[in-house]
Amino acid sequence: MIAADQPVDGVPPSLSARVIGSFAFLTVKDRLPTILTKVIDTIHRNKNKFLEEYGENGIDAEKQTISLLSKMRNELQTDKPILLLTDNLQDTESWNEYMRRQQRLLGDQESVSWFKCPWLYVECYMYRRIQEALILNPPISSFDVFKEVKTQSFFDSQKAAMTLCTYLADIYKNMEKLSKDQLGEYFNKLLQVSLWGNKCDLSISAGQENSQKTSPIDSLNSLQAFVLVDDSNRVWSALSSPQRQAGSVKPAGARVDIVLDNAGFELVTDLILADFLVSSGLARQVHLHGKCFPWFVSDVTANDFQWTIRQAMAANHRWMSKSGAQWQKYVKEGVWCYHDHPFWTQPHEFCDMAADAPDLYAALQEADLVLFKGDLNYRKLTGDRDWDHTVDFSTALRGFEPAPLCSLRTLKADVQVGLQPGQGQKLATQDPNWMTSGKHAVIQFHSPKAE
Ligand SMILES: O=P(O)(O)OC[C@@]1(O)O[C@H](CO)[C@@H](O)[C@@H]1O
Ligand SMILES: [Mn+2]
Repeated sequence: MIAADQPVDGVPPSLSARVIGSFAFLTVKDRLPTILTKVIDTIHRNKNKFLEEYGENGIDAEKQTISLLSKMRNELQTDKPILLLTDNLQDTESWNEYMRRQQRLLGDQESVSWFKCPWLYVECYMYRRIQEALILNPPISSFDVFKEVKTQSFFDSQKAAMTLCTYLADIYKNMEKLSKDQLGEYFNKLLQVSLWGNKCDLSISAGQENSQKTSPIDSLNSLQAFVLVDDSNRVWSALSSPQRQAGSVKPAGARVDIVLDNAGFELVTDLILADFLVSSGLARQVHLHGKCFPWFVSDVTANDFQWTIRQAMAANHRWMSKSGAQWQKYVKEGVWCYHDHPFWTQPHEFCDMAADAPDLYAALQEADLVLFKGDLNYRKLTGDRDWDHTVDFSTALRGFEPAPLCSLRTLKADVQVGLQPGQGQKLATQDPNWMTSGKHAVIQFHSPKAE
């Protein structure tokens, strides 16, 4: 048995709610029950909708689902053992094997429970149990409990979204005359817009309104000081001169993969970036990776992706509707490809991907650049471990390097690597919550060693 709070082979322990007063502890104790209560309320508020659509079966399903979720909330609040999943989905066995793996690590002295296991695992597990509760009640299995808050976040950020579409149209007016450096400057701006779009995350706000109210372009200069690691130049060189194997027959233009995070405004910033990458000729193809069921309140599902493009097309705004039509065309032509591999809605650290999802790892190896959006992806890239802040990003990745990759992340969890000596201490004196407030960000790059 390995003591849960000791490093193993130089790898520090997983962040856990076992540490009283930690951000993980406060999340499991307070934020997750709040989110769960809002899910229960949302299902209850849609009772009449279920009655109209499914008759008495809808009422029974609503009642049963709420009962399962209330039972889970009690397990969570009283630190009960984590239960095996029973819904026989494609990933059920993988989840149950992961639970057994956690139990083996703990040994037989303690049960794997909500407060006594890695925070990453238990937070992901809660969203998978919400999915189980719905799956076990067929008439309402496809109900997205977070749809209302995701669509509201989109509508609340309309003005900022329209500003971005207008900005993009202005760039396109002179696209042919732009020098490589000018192209690089625009890329940097849109990369930062996508980075700060990550502040609009409804999990950290536990579902409270969290939309973009100010101009996303005008605020970039004032936000620059809050970027703690800025590898944007390395990202630009990976994109503008992709490493080609000797004798490679790859066509011109990069393949860029974007591992998406939140729907709403953040997704608009990602689609704007993806549009620029293709329209500028920098990318020949963009692969976008979403979640296969509702996840961490605001994460993108296939429905959200399609809905957002349709909303843009239908916008009463010349440049937004033009952008929407262009995005629809990219999808139809296969220039943009949307995927939702089950691995993204599992609890695994990304260093496990090659072993646990070799097909996905191989797909990412086809990319010239992979952009990982958001905080949860950063936690998985670094294994959600209690690293010293000055540990190299490449060390924390522990061999996860399918392609040149970059994390675009606003800090909302207390894991951060790749800082300069003293940088973390200085930040802590300025703001004790610097790692979890969402005010700071990183553009953190890693490229596999050249072969
Ligand atoms: O991945 P995102 O959307 O940027 O953030 C996910 C998040 O809100 O959820 C967890 C806290 O509940 C943290 O990982 C982070 O704060
Ligand atoms: Mn998210």
